[in-house]
Amino acid sequence: MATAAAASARLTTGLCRLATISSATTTSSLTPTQLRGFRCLATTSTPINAPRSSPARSSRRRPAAPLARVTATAIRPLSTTVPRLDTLEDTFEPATIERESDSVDVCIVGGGPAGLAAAIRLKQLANEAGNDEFRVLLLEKAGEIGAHILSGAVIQPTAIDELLPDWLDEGNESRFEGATPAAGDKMRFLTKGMSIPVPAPPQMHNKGNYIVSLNEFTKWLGERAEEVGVEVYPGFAASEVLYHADGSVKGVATNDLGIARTGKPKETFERGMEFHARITLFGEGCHGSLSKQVIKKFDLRSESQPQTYGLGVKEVWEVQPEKFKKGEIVHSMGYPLPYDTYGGGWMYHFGDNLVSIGLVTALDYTNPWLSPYGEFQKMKQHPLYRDVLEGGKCISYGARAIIEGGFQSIPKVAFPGGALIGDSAGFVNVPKIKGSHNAMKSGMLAAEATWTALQGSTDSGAVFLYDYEDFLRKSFIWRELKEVRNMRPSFHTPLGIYGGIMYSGLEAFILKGRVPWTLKHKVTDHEATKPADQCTKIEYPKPDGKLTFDILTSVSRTGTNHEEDQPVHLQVKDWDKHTAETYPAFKGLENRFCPAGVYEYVDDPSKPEGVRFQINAQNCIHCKTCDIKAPNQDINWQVPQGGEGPKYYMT
Ligand SMILES: Cc1cc2nc3c(=O)[nH]c(=O)nc-3n(C[C@H](O)[C@H](O)[C@H](O)COP(=O)(O)OP(=O)(O)OC[C@H]3O[C@@H](n4cnc5c(N)ncnc54)[C@H](O)[C@@H]3O)c2cc1C
Ligand code: SF4
Repeated sequence: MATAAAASARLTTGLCRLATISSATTTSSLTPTQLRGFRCLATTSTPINAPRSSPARSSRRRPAAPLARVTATAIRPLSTTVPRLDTLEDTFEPATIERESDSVDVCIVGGGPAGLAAAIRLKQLANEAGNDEFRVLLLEKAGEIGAHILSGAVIQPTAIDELLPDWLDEGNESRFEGATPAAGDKMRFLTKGMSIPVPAPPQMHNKGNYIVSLNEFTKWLGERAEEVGVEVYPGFAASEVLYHADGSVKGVATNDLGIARTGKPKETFERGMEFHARITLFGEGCHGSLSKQVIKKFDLRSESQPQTYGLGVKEVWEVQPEKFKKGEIVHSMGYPLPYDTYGGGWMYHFGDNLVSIGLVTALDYTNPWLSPYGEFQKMKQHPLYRDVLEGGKCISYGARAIIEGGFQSIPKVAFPGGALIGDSAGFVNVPKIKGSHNAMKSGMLAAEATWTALQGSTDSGAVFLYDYEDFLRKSFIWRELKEVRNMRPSFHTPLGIYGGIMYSGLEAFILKGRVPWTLKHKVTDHEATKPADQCTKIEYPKPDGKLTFDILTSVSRTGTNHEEDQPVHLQVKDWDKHTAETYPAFKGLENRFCPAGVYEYVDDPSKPEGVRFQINAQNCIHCKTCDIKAPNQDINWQVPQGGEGPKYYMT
């Protein structure tokens, strides 16, 4: 697998891409100065197709382009003897350079559980059929597979048992070693000082499940994908969907690298690359930036309800051995969240003295003074959590949005030339707080539908995965999501959490979804927020630096990094307009909903609102909350340069 480290070792490869601009139209559109710039850069580079160290890949066809993306941190300053691209004329337009392209059978966007399960299943089918020419290529924006994955996680092994039945076998040399068997469930309703035991609904029983770090598990899955012949490309952020003239999806393109904040190319400029495929599977996880576009383009939500989300904020602690109860799973509801805000906490004991602790806050909360990060810090001070953490050490932090809409929010998943898989479609079972098994299974079903469709397709026309939708309806994903469909929306009643708990209890223990009605999600998350002057202001206690932390200390534990001099990937067209439309009513809610301190309103008497909007994009941890919760939907989360973002550890 091409890691960011490998990318670093091959840092000149990216520059060399410029030398491969071979088409006459391409080169003829450049000025002599531009061409000189490219050639000089190219002469300092290693050959594009230099062999990679991975023996698993060496015998396969590969993209004609660099095999490892050059990350921002990996780029070496050029020697002063080399002409700099910033000497190029102001008129130089990166988009005028034609992109290199590579054609594969299936392109998968996103190396999470869904994308990797789809990729592995496809290659298993191809290998069983003796077709080693069948190319499956997977693009992942993180510098290393798994580095952007954040989850709980207690996993239900249904899908992995089917995909790689020997994944835990002692005799299997490449088994996954980080699985802690679940050993008992506790469910608690919290008040500020009390912890009241409540019966855990059957959906939350975890017998037979495993506690894992999902980012470790995903990394391991990436290695298994390489073993079966998937071409795995971390550090490649897909930024654009490509379409054929007939409107079907043709593939994706990765973004240009080395563009300055001003939009001009720098000396590190590297044009993006196109990946063409008969089928493109979008497995970008919750609220994917390209999935959002295809959902709109093909009107995939025409028959479903809007998607709703939560934000999970998480830490991993190394606790004192006497407080560690291997395999214990604790869930809580109630404190610290207000009664009208859905959500809950978790604490999982796994590995060697490790505890995963987190809080999910539903993003349809109404009070713009609320901070999911601040609520999480408060939760750790409750005796249920404090007693375990005190004396321990926080080793990791992260946050990620989670899909909550469930059955009624599943969009159409197939469209000409592609499909949505995993959280990109939205298969999380919210009462279970689990989505990884459904994400993997959906990827596997899409893979099987793709394989059948491509075997049966003799012409080069658009392929439509009718079977995928059909397979989904017949699968356990459909059955389990349908059964719990009314639980999450039942929390929308005026009784808030109390009404929801009562109705959900009835559904969980007696009705089990066998009712003729389907409750609706009342409003989208961004519409749910009330003006600040209609809500009680919330003051969060100052962090103590032992149990609770300020946001920048937490961000430093994510390892996140983005090169500063690049176009801001949190796209707000007009910052002053955004301020005028958002600040007076919501008094800086972006600062409170962002779990990484990216947004700020800085005092500025020269501005009509008395404040200036500021985006500290380097801190972003790719949770997608701003794109979901911005009240006027004027923040567009776009992929930054490939290889950037968090470098999560044990999340
Ligand atoms: C706080 C929290 C707690 C959870 N707890 C549990 C639990 O206990 N058990 C459980 O089973 N599930 C849990 N889930 C749900 C589970 O994590 C998800 O269902 C699962 O990770 C979805 O897998 P996925 O592959 O669809 O998406 P993801 O895991 O999100 O993976 C998507 C991948 O695609 C990459 N990507 C995105 N866009 C692009 C792009 N344009 N180009 C290239 N790469 C891209 C991302 O970097 C990422 O690596 C939890 C989720 C959260 C947020
Ligand atoms: S900027 Fe947006 S995506 Fe990035 S961490 Fe903040 S809320 Fe999440």
